[in-house]
Amino acid sequence: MKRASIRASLIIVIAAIILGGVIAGLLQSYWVFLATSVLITGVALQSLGLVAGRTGMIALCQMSFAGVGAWTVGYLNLAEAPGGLPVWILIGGLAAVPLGVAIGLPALRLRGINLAIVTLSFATAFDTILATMTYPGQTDFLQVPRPALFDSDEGYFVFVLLLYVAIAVALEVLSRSRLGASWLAVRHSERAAAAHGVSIATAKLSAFAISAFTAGISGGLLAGYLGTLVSENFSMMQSLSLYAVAVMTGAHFAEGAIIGGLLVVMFPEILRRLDLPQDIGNVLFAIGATQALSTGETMSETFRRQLRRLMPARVKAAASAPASDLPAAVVRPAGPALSIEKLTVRYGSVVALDSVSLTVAAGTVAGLIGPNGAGKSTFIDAVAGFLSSYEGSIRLDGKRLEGMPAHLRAREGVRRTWQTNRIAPELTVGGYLALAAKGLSESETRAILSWLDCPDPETLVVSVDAGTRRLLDVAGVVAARPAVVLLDEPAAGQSHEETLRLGQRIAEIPKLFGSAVLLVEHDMDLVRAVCSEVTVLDFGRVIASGPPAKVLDQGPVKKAYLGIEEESVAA
Ligand SMILES: Nc1ncnc2c1ncn2[C@@H]1O[C@H](COP(=O)(O)OP(=O)(O)OP(=O)(O)O)[C@@H](O)[C@H]1O
Repeated sequence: MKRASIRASLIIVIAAIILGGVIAGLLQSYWVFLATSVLITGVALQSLGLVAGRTGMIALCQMSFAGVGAWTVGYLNLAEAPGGLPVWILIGGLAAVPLGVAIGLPALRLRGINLAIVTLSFATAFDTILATMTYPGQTDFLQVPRPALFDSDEGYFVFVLLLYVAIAVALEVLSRSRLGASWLAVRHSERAAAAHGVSIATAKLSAFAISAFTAGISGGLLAGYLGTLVSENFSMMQSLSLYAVAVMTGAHFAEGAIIGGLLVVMFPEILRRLDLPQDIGNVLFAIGATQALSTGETMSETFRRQLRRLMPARVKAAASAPASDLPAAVVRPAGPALSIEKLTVRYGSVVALDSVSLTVAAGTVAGLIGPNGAGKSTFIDAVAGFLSSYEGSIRLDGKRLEGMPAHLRAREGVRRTWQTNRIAPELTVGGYLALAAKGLSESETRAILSWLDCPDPETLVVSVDAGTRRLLDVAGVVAARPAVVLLDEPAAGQSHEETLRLGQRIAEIPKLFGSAVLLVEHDMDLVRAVCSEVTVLDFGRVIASGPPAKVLDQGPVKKAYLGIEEESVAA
């Protein structure tokens, strides 16, 4: 386990021991009973936080997953299955997983409002099914027995707290793994995630599966808490209200789930004592969710921002490590690493690329230049697998890439950067590199970051300036040591000195990492300095190619690129 995961897990455990001790030891039974409900709601909110907060998908049927968990526990109790509540809860969680995956399948194609409609429809259908049946044991008033050790209200509180902490720690550790980083990356930009070889399907389905499992556990815990259940406990309205609270509080943070649990449990309690209608709570949750969505900041994020202001983190130095710690270069045979033949791309009637042929030899840095709108980004999109169709052929180390989606091309050895930065700001710098390249050691991570003057691995991307994020983008692609890296204007936004230094680094990529480079740039000094070959595009056609010294001084190139007429060039 990484150091940061251990630290975060320790904070959760210590906070739980202190709070749990105070609640179970000092409060009256009634308040302990309510606190247990807060924790169970907190578990359900954590499950929602994973799918909605971390992965950015709208899921409006979370209580249906909880209902499956609770139903399973009731059934196992009725069947007098061995193992008792802890085992039944686990089975209840597992029973919700296939349903989670089934609901996750539409999420592979749908986003936003369309996904909301699908998940809401499922919750409605689940409501209808529940209305026609009773929960196992409901008619006989058969109580779900609690574990003997945790039978009292205080004991059950401790039991639920233990499970809450176990889930919070597991999610914390997962969120710092490559899978967790892929959830955040997918939430931020599916295309950028795919460019690192992340399967969007795996990321989304795993989020739904783990989320359903956790929600199923919350349902099982509720069965032990209440003894018997009715269908209203898992209604569509409960799912909607839970989603509003998750959005408002930021349920993907451990404290957000607890604050949400407190609001869900205590609000109705306060309203009841004030003799006010309970529905007011839902209205306030909806207003809170709207506020969070419009400001783009949940309660937890506001809390964390204020905390950072009060206790500013130590400024993280740039990563430092010797170049000898860089991962060993991949040795590749000489010859063409990337060969493109007669590549044609059309956007409706616009011909963005017209029969473009280009070769990037292994061990070299080649340039692709042209005025705005010449087709350079389209070329990168086509090679990296981000276009649904094109004509011509693209070969990597002799292997045709046609029909291969972006994430498989990335795994095959084509990595790209983007003109606009697409790194998920919630990641740490080290977490981003772990997402970009599997299996990097800590010293290798530091060495790559240090080589490109990037910050310490523990630094949050959100606190990294835009220029450095572009370098981090380059660090990500080279860390994977692919056959070819496609750099899309990496020097944009860099000062002259920074561009010079970046140029030195780009020139070193083939030797240090074994990757050939195709550099798309507007900075001609940089192109002259690092490229051995350059291809010039204009209106989607190749108008010149060859060594920069020869190509860049040609009249048509100057005319196309710099807007200088041939006569004035001749003069
Ligand atoms: N999604 C799209 N739909 C329609 N036309 C597009 C699309 N993307 C690009 N184009 C058009 O294709 C042509 C090539 O655009 P492209 O972005 O590849 O050029 P570029 O050389 O990368 O430009 P820049 O240097 O400004 O990034 C332009 O005429 C552009 O308007």
